[in-house]
Amino acid sequence: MSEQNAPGSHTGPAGESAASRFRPSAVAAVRLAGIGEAIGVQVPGASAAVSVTGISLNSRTVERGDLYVALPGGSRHGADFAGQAVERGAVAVLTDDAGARLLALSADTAVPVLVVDSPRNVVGPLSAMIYRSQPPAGHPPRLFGVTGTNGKTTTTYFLNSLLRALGQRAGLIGTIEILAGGEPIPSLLTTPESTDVHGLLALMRERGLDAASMEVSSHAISFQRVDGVVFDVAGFTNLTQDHLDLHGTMDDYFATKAELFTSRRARAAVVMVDDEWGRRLAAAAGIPVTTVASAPGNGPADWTVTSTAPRGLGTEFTLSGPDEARLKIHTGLPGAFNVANAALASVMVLASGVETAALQTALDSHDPFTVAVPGRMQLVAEEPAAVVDFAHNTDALARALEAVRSPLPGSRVIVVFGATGQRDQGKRPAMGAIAAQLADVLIVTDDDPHDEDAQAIRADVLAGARAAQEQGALTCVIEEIHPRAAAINRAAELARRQDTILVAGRGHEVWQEVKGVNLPLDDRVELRNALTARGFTVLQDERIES
Ligand SMILES: CC(=O)N[C@H]1[C@@H](OP(=O)(O)OP(=O)(O)OC[C@H]2O[C@@H](n3ccc(=O)[nH]c3=O)[C@H](O)[C@@H]2O)O[C@H](CO)[C@@H](O)[C@@H]1O[C@H](C)C(=O)N[C@@H](C)C(=O)N[C@H](CCC(=O)O)C(=O)O
Ligand SMILES: Nc1ncnc2c1ncn2[C@@H]1O[C@H](COP(=O)(O)OP(=O)(O)OP(=O)(O)O)[C@@H](O)[C@H]1O
Repeated sequence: MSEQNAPGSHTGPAGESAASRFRPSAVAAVRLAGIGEAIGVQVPGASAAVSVTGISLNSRTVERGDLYVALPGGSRHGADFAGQAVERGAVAVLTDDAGARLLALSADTAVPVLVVDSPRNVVGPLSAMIYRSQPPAGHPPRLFGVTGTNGKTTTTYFLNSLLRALGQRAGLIGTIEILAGGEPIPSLLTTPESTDVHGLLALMRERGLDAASMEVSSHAISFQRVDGVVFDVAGFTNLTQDHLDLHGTMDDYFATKAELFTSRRARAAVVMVDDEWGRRLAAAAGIPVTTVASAPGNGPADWTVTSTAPRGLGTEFTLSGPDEARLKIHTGLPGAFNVANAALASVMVLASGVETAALQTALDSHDPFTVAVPGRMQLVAEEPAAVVDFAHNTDALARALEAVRSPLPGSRVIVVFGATGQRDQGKRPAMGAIAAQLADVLIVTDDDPHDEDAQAIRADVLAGARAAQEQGALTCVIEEIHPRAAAINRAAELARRQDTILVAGRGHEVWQEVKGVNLPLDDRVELRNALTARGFTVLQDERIES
């Protein structure tokens, strides 16, 4: 999984720049003096009257009238791109001391330069000020933020579908796409930069949207991408090992997520307490908390899933709450984890002020959790059952494997996956081990190797799988096959009608990044073609064709 979509997938319709799709069409100018005042910087002379109508922290997306924020980066300093930003129409630059020194050296910045210790600390609030993006409490669009290791995308889609079932015009910001009341915009990041977040929220207000659900990644909190946003309701799904390349320890990862549940960032919290981290969060949150458990044994909680029954591929369940309240809910996506996601979305909507009876009516009349989420437990064929999913960490892979196991006697689970390069290496053997435990055939292949040696990544996964096989005397057959398309073909070759194929890790993604080159690769297309070539019937799905 790439963590970032391929550059170039972000092109807009002719005549519309990518940047303009991330901000409102009408922005009343703010004087540079006002901006200086907000961040404690004196703006001298004529510069004070400069009109600012937008803000960008990437020179390539600067629009005329923007304040360009030149940030220190991992590889470059944004000040190196100030010349380009000014050429594109930036009317002022905001940077730090190091940036100011670089600008003094280059001497090509013919616009006012404001200097603060940490521009990242002010870019969110400044974006909110310039775009007037933050609605007053109780005014639309109501903002729903979802964080956690797994389930953010699915829960934000569930929220979107449920809000629409309630008759609301709802926007969405997340890993797959951005819905802001116009044509869908393909996403570059799970949570965009704060300049884009505020531009999008203002755009949604301008277009009269009632609500928006948004994924909040831990990178977003660390890189301050949601600074200046106050969510009406913040939701927590779960916490399991991932992103330790950024956070170092689970405690640090948790502390980052927990920041979202403070009064600076949200007015109310809904927390799944299925894991210990959720229970810790509920106890520590500085805002009113409603708790949810996806099984009675995981409680106590304000809302608990008290009974479940299979219905089609999905599940029908009862969510029991305070004062004998009961909700009857159906989710069309397989897996116990989708019961958790649907329960969380439902209680988040209740926490925003919707009555239980109105929610039940919307659930009954629109069946909102049958919405398809691209690349999340997406069914490509029924015999064999062939599923493409985005599981790319140990917990998600375990749950996806549990969800696809068929009760049919003699049926086998064939799983194809690989691990991402240059990301949390610790999860690789653990993913190999869990796959060897829960699958009958494991085909280890490549995900996005990025700049790492793909063979070495596969070796890490295989080491975990083989160690688990030895220790547990497991019967799982393990193969190593690359490239990924060949591994998917091998799964189709091995499959019998009663088997299940799970191709995990890349979900909706259509590019594979190998040593800086983006190669076209869509697991859904590969799986479909491989099954068709072996005479199996595949499901018609326009999302796969597009
Ligand atoms: C590791 C990481 O998150 N890096 C972020 C960081 O990049 P950086 O410090 O390396 O920036 P840099 O490339 O050195 O550039 C320095 C500055 O110059 C600017 N610049 C750079 C080039 C140019 O031509 N013009 C220009 O203005 C950049 O915008 C930046 O402000 O700061 C940049 C700008 O603030 C971010 O865009 C960038 O996110 C990159 C794109 C990224 O891929 N992040 C991923 C890991 C991420 O955030 N993923 C999470 C989801 C994770 C998950 O749950 O799976 C997400 O929310 O998407
Ligand atoms: N509540 C959940 N608990 C555990 N696993 C889940 C849950 N929901 C989804 N998953 C698994 O995790 C994968 C990713 O789901 P989803 O895209 O909804 O999460 P995410 O948090 O947005 O992930 P990412 O941050 O990587 O984009 C799914 O494909 C599924 O295998």
